[in-house]
Amino acid sequence: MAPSVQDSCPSTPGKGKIERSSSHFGRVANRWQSPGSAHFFFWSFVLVGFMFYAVVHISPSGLHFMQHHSSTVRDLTWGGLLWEKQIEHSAHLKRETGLVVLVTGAAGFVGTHVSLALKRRGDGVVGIDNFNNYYDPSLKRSRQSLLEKQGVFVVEGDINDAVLLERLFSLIPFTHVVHLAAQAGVRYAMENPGSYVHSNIAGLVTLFEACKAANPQPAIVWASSSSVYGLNLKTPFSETDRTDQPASLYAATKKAGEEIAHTYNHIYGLSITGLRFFTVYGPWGRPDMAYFSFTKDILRGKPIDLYQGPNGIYPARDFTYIDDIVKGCLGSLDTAKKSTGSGGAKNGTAQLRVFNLGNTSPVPVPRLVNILEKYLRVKAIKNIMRMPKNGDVPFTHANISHARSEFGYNPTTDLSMGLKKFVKWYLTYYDTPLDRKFHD
Ligand SMILES: O=C(O)[C@H]1O[C@H](OP(=O)(O)OP(=O)(O)OC[C@H]2O[C@@H](n3ccc(=O)[nH]c3=O)[C@H](O)[C@@H]2O)[C@H](O)[C@@H](O)[C@@H]1O
Repeated sequence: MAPSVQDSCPSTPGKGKIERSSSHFGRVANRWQSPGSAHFFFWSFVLVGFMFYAVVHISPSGLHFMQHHSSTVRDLTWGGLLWEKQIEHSAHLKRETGLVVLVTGAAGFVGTHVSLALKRRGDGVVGIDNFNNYYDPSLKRSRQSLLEKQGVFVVEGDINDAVLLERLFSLIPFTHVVHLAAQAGVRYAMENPGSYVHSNIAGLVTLFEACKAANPQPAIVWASSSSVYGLNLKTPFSETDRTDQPASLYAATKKAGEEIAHTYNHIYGLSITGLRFFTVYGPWGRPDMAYFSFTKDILRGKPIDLYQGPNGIYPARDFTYIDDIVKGCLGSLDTAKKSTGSGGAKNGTAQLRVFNLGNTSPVPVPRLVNILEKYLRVKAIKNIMRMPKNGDVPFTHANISHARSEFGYNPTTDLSMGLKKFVKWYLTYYDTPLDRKFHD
């Protein structure tokens, strides 16, 4: 009878492992003695070697693997020729006075739209995105395909990867960075607080460090949030209003980002513009946001939660259509002054700005639902409930006069028009036929 595993194992586990593994190697060595096996092993090694070479030199994901597994190999092969060529091609300018822009979070909602708009007008654009699974990554991959069709290459990587950022800045002299990579969402901060610190604080600092060290230093435009106004009751919200009462960790990390921006501007001369976005919506949007998840649930006949604040008052948001936000981003980029630092020190005062980018007309959430019902031709099943204490604020309302006077920001899409475009996109993207043909 064959000895049981128990029987054959010595009492010292470690020793047993060594013995077992050495007898395994003994068996392998014996096989080498047969000429047929020798051939097999030789060609296996050749094949594996070739595959290894191909992964490192051709595939960006292979490069990413290498980047995290061997700094020596990375120095020699990181990026490979094809990777670099794709980045250089993507950064290529099609107009004389164009910008060369690194867009972080390029496969995100706002990142995709901004990247496309820049590319369309002839700027050089390189994206970076970590394609995390906060929401359906296949939507991010679809956005990536859209970008690639328009000549925008998206580097797969994280803004916390200082070595990758340094490599990108040494490869391309970016004139501007649009920093949109972030952990978004107000309520998710209670579920996964660490992800907000990782992306919105640590990631921001890593990016600023890379920008500070870059030569030339780029000017930075980045996404702050209307949520920094927190419990502020003064309306409409102006950039000069207090922002020291964040209602969520998300808001607190965005507010911290604004303070960190001040520091990097002050010490290193980075030109930095923070944009306080007000509940951005539209085609290719974020599935975690209410207008998007409501659409999905209404179409499936599932109930939607409608939050109600004290005294039965529904929350209201200054919903802002994506095209208006893109115009605000481009306006900020075009009016951004150069950073003044070099070699880790500033040479003169640099620009530091904050702008509200809103729509200036808050809409109560039930009204948003009515508009969706009209376009979807389905009645929502509403589950009206007390607003959970998870970071929501009762209303937002932007005063946009600062952005208007600085770069002519002028939102033109109202919620009804914007949702119409969103629904049209949604039905096409998810291939959802409506009973009746889609029209107003
Ligand atoms: O502009 C901003 O600062 C923020 O806008 C949105 O945050 P939020 O306004 O909370 O957007 P949604 O999550 O889409 O919620 C919109 C409204 O619907 C309400 N809501 C949400 C979810 C739900 O199930 N029911 C419901 O009534 C919320 O209370 C809120 O008033 C984004 O998710 C944030 O990333 C962004 O920074």
